[in-house]
Amino acid sequence: MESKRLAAVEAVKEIEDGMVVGLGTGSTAYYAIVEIGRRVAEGLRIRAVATSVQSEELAVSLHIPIVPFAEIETIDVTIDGADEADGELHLIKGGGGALLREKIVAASSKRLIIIADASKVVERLGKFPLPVEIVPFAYELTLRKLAALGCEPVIRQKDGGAFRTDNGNLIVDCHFGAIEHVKALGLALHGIPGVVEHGLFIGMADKLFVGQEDGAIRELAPAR
Ligand SMILES: O=C(CO)[C@H](O)[C@H](O)COP(=O)(O)O
Repeated sequence: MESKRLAAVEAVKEIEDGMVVGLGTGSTAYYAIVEIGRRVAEGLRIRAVATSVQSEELAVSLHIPIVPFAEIETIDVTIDGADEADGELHLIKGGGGALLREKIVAASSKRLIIIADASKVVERLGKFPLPVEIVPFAYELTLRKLAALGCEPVIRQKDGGAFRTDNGNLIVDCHFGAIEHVKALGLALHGIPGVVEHGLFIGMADKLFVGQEDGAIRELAPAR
C-alpha cells in the first residue's frame, strides 16, 4: 500500500553510512528493507540485523549485509511497523508473530522508528488483539492465567495448525478491548510463567512516521 511505502521511505532517510540497522518485520517493514536495499546498491555502507527469518531472507536477497549479533555492540536505529500506536507512542506489535525478536532488537537500539499507515494510530490500545508469545508446554494452564487478566485468549492458527514463531513458540491473540493501564498489564503478563514476551512496546518508540492517504507524511514523537 502506498501510504506504508511513503512512511518507510521517509524513515530510511534517517540511516547514514556506518550505522548498524535493525530490520523490522511485516508488510510496512518490507518497504523499508526494499528501500534500504536500494540505497545499499547505491553505495550506502551499513551493517544490519533482522527481527525475523523472513526479513533476513529479504535483506540477503537485496545484498544488505546481515551480521551476527555477536559482532555488534549496539544498534543505531531500528525501523519497524506496528499494529497500533497511541498518542504516547506506546505500541501493540506482533501481528506478524515476530514480537519477541522485535522487542529484543528494539531494546538494544538507540532509536526505534515506527512506520505505519493512518489506520494504526489509535486513541487507546487494545482494539487489535494483543499478541503474546508463550511456550507450548502446558499452554492450557497459561491460557487460563491469560483469561484471568480479563481477555479472551485465542491461539493463533496457520495452515490448519497452531502458528509457530521463529522461536518454536505459540502466539496467543488476547482480545482485551480498550486497555486502560498498559504498564500494569505489561507487568501482569510478565508475571505469568509460560509467557515468553508480550506485544506491548511501552515507551520504546522514539518516532512514528505515518503515511497519509493524500501522500503526506505525519511525524509524531512521544511527549517524554
Ligand atoms: O509487529 C509486527 C510483526 O510481528 C509488525 O510490525 C506489525 O504486525 C505490523 O505489520 P504490518 O506492517 O504488516 O501491518
